[in-house]
Amino acid sequence: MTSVSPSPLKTLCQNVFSFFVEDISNGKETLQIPCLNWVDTRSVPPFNYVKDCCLDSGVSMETDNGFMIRCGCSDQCSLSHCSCRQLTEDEGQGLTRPNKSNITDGYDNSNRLMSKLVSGLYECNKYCQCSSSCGNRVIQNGIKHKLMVFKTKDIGWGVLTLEDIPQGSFVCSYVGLIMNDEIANRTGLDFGDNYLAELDYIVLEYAKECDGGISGTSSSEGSLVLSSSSNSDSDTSNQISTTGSNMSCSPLLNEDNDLIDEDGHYLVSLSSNTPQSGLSSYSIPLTRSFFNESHSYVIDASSYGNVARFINHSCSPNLFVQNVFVDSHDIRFPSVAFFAQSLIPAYSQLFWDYNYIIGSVEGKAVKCMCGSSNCRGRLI
Ligand SMILES: C[S@@+](CC[C@H](N)C(=O)[O-])C[C@H]1O[C@@H](n2cnc3c(N)ncnc32)[C@H](O)[C@@H]1O
Repeated sequence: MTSVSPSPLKTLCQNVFSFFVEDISNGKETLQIPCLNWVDTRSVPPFNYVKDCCLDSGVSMETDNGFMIRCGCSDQCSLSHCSCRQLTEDEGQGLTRPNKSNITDGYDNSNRLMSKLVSGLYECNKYCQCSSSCGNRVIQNGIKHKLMVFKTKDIGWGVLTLEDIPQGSFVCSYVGLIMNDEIANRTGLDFGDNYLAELDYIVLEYAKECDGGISGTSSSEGSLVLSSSSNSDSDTSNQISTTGSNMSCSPLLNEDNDLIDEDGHYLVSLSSNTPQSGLSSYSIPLTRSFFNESHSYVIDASSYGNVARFINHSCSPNLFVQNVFVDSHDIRFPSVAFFAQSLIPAYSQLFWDYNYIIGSVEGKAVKCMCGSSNCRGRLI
């Protein structure tokens, strides 16, 4: 019987670093993901590495294939006749929003996503007739850039890239256990001190788009109501604020530390830096309003997760979040995918903006250590 000797690099790493794992995914990802600690002697706290999200008991996703759009393309799905790409574009056009300039049908010819599509991106799926290598299948093909988990000096573990990542390239998806957020709260999980990511992230992302001027539109039940006024005196201590050229757009908390008011509207104030008269408003539907549900869903990556659970927060992130639909078009359960905001040079740490609402968890204040020049000061 021949014995397989470890690679010289592996032996070197084991001798030099206090903690070294050759592949934290245990072969589950398309590429190995090494994990290194050169800061102290701690190993990564145990968790179950999973490549795809799993559903908590009581959570059910719509998987009826009659519900799914599928394409009949025989080319690379690069043309606008692909029904899946068309769906991406139509969903973007269908939303009421102030700035529709960035709507596209998704990935470019190099499989890159150059700007975020707030209404979601629909990849080709298992019911489509196109090939498994068509240009509208990116996140489903897994991680393509070499990543590494490492111990940072001050914010625990983090993730860096071992190679340049071009702008718009897919990096990885956030994976974990999908839970009802009311149950997550009841079981003591809080944003800010663990591994929760919101599946209703689109609402905040949507609100951020309000930086190019507001056009007055309607509001309706179960909608996010954005209003713009010239009053910029509002207290910003409990707001997460995203600023644009001349507009700041901030979700507000009511007395119960809730973002949703009694009428089921999402509370957002837009304060303009330039004088404007009157008040305009437009609406954004909350996902839950389509399903008669009072809760939304979160991904908890504390026990089950992938490399993304180690990506830290920055107020100036180098990744952006894109909701992507692959084998289910149930809008409550998008895949949460990370793409490069601009070219990310090799050996840079990866960051996304957690978008936590500062002040939303009573008694909790976590200082943000991202160090960026426009740091908001607190993580939560
Ligand atoms: C999803 S985990 C990220 C991985 C984490 N650093 C670890 O060691 O597992 C989120 C936690 O990392 C820490 N963290 C991430 N970004 C941070 C930041 N900018 N400032 C302070 N703490 C941060 C916080 O403790 C936060 O609750």
